[in-house]
Amino acid sequence: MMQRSDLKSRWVVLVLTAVILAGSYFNYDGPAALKAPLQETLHLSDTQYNLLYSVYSFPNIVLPLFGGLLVDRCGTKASLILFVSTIVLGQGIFAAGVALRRYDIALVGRTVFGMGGESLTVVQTTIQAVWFQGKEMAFAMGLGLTVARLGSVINDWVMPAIYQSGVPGLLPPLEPASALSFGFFITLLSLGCALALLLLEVRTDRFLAAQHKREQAQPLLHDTAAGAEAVVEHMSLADIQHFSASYWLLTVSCVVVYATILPFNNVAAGVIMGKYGVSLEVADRLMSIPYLIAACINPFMGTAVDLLGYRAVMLTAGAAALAAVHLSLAWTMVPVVLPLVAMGLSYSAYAAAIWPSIALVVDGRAMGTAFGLTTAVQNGGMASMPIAVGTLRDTTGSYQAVEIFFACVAMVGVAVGVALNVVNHRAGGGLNRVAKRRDALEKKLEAVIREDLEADSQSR
Ligand SMILES: NCCCC[C@H](NC(=O)[C@@H](N)CCCCN)C(=O)O
Repeated sequence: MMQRSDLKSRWVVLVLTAVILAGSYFNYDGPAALKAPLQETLHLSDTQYNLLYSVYSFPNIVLPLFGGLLVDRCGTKASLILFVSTIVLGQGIFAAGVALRRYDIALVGRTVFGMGGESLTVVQTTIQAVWFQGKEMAFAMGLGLTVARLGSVINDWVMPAIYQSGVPGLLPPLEPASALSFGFFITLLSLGCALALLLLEVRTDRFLAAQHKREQAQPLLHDTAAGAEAVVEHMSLADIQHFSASYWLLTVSCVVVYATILPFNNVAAGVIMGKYGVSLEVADRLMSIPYLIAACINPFMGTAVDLLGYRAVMLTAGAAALAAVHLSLAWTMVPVVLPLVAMGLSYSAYAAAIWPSIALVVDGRAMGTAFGLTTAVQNGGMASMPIAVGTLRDTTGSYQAVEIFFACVAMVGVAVGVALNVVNHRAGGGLNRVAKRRDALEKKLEAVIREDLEADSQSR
């Protein structure tokens, strides 16, 4: 039976989903690029500034789960438009709040933006999983993440420049709301791509429906098609209990390992300055190394996963490498570039393996819920880690204890990875195998059935 992943248009889908997420990542990092002007204009303390990020994360300890359920119940098309519209609205409110010098409105804007932002990663990952199932899934997700991360990097360059010079005739200079309004236009670009994707999905639905009708004319293939359609039931929250042990281990791995990557980025400048005595400017440049390295190699790591499999091995090795990176930052004086490059490599290897693994261990109809639940739990880690890190830093007065703590959390990731390898091996080892092989086998089987049918009808 022909599927979305058999169509060439999956590459258009990849470009559109990547640009959509880049718009979200661009604006997520907006306050960081405008930290000083925002604090000056709105008279914000450090705590009030940081709250602009906390209000993004806290609702997402729960929301992506419901976002994922919505994806499974209402489909990717409606959910995509809903979540992209929410980030457009959120960024609009945030920019308006800053223009009006109203911190409360700015906070509402960031909250609304967060309500759409994380669920958007869920629907984006689900769309990529559906369109690339059994094909270049890890490559596609890696490339999508590269473009999204480039959104963050471009934000770091563009936002301060727009703040300085404005946009002649449109946005005044030396006004943070100008740069944030530019971010609003970027969310409109995401919305444009989402609408284009919607049209493509509708056309694909029609094309595949016509194709299936034709296939149903052949009795045996009719049975196959009906069998595939029979699983399309509505997913409910209670169905979560049927998720496999591999899924839960992947989710625990995701929360602990990501907790040693993304929250490290928040304190990386402090760690580097405290340990190596460099200026803030130099530390800022150095801390972008892991994301830049990851952005450059994600598609290659993804290709390695597609060609070789070894997902469970790779995500365990990624966690072990992260533990080594944090231990070296805690106890050694190796040139700081080395652990930062190693962090970029391990982050990329880990991200290339974890998201496609989730798609492999859940039933297709539960994909949105599965990604949503993992993202919700992951946000729990990302919301609580900064509190733990801040407390450790304040009580010990240095970042050494923080780095040892990060290393311990990464080691929990290694233990979970080992357990995952054992559980997965007992269940047939699917995570460490190449997904393509199964697809090729299915195709061979389908060809044999087709040949049999033709021979049958000729002999009659
Ligand atoms: N197709 C994979 C998308 C997930 C990539 C992953 N993002 C997350 O884990 C988000 N839930 C959190 C990102 C926070 C910044 N917006 C990533 O590696 O960034």
